[in-house]
Amino acid sequence: MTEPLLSIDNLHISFPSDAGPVSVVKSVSLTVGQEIVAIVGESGSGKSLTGRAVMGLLTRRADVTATRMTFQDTDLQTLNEAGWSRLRGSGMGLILQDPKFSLNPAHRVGRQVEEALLLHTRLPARERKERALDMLDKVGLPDPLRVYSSYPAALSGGMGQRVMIAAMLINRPKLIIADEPTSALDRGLQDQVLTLLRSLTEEFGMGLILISHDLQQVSRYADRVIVMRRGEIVERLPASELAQAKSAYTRGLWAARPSAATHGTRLPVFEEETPA
Ligand SMILES: Nc1ncnc2c1ncn2[C@@H]1O[C@H](COP(=O)(O)OP(=O)(O)OP(=O)(O)O)[C@@H](O)[C@H]1O
Repeated sequence: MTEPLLSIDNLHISFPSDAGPVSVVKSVSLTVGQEIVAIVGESGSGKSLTGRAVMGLLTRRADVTATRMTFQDTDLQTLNEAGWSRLRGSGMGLILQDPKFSLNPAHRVGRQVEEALLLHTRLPARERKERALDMLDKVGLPDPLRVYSSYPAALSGGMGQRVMIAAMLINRPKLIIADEPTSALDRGLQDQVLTLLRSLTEEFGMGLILISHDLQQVSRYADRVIVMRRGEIVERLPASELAQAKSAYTRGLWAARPSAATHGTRLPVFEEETPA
């Protein structure tokens, strides 16, 4: 592994409830270098909250503590809203499941791809457009100029997800968090988008946290895997060894891996007696 971009030690997240604080992420420690680290686990195991905490995107109700949360030279725990927003516009990027909810239907694609440049750089309009067209080309969209001038409604799901990736990469972030980035796409498109993310991660020297419920997919595209259950990390292993995982929990997740028939559904939550 290369020098870590992100280091998290002892992350705890809890929410207030009538019965007192409910702890949902417990003592999670992880590092991410220039590599793809997958976080897998059953529904509700704390994957998304962990990813959101890294980007400072949890609601104010969440109580977040950690003994260390650093991204490059930045101590994330000292950032105010302005600091987070600068970091999210340049150092880190988030890709969500469905471009339908992330792209604004009222604005042309070009404007949305350029947004981070508009907010976080002083580049003139002509250069912003050039960089946007270049990035649309890099993510494999044919006829970038036409896509640039289109509205999101004119795009297919796979094209929309490529536009999202272009918008997120335009400022060359060092860390991407992709939360179920392909679950809204069919199997063939999933592979295309993950192949693209993998090659861009390598080309730009980025780190990628891939949050996924699809262990088979993770075994093909990630370098390392962190397995979570009920807010805790239960196993860490190279992605290539997922099929031979030691813990019965991970083996259970592997056995329950989505097939064409279950595509789009979530992983089952295992009952208490499932051995960890
Ligand atoms: N705002 C909130 N208030 C209280 N509890 C929450 C809140 N957001 C999430 N949780 C709880 O925290 C736990 C972890 O949620 P999280 O979304 O991280 O799970 P996940 O592993 O990403 O699951 P999935 O695969 O279903 O997306 C869940 O039990 C969830 O109900």
